[in-house]
Amino acid sequence: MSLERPAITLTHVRKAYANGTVALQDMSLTIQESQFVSLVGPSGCGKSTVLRLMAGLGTLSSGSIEWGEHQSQRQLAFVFQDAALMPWATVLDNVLLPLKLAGQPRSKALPTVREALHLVGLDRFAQSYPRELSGGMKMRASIARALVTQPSVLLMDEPFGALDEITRSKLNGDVLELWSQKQWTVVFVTHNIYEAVYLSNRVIVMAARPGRVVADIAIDAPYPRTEEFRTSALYNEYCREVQDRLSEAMEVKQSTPVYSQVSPRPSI
Ligand SMILES: Nc1ncnc2c1ncn2[C@@H]1O[C@H](COP(=O)(O)OP(=O)(O)OP(=O)(O)O)[C@@H](O)[C@H]1O
Repeated sequence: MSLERPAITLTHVRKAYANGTVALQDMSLTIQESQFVSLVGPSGCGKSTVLRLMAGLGTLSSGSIEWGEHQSQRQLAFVFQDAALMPWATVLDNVLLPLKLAGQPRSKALPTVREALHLVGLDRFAQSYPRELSGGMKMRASIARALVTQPSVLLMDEPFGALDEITRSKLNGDVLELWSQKQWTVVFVTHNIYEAVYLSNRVIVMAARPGRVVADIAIDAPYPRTEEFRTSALYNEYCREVQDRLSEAMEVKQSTPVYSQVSPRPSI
């Protein structure tokens, strides 16, 4: 797996919204192909704005976003916290939607849809309706819908934020497995430092007002990341480092340790 070729490069990006809010100020960041990069930071620091700008949803006030030689904005898929499924359509038809919109005949699209459903473990639920699915299954359907477009870049905006801890942890493992198979470049927004450290080979810590990068932490631990990794000293050290940098970013010093695996996982 190459970690050397730039996939997306942000250079001195500034984003001010029409109401004057400066969401991002002088943000520079290079994401390499096949990296799994998480963005963490306090509410309002511009994480979603970064993803939206990468996706071409909105204009930069200044600076630039460039795509590497082998990846392009056309090859990206976006997964949101809200699975945003059409309630009147079956899981199969929901997952088929991007291909239908791209003009593919149903008969040609169906094998791709079935493969995506298989990859996320929803084969048996193709004919179910969203109301019949759990929160985790809805999110799997949403990921399958992203998969059918065969993206090389996956932008994920707090995809598991609304899920319980056990479901989140299972989906974390599944996403890592898909990532290792597909070699996507992933940019993942989360409020959960444990999730960020578990998944990523890089965690970018941002601060707010204005939104900017304050730390770029390499998570130098091998994949596959097993359950043992979650209880290892190395994992806890990385979580502590990210937490410390976040506390600095939020100008709130933690007075008590929050790293125990038995305590609730902190969110920001
Ligand atoms: N369309 C908009 N118009 C005006 N201001 C906006 C708009 N979208 C976002 N903002 C502001 O820009 C800043 C960054 O917002 P953004 O949603 O990118 O932050 P975030 O880090 O993703 O927040 P959260 O973690 O709460 O989702 C915030 O101050 C927000 O209020």
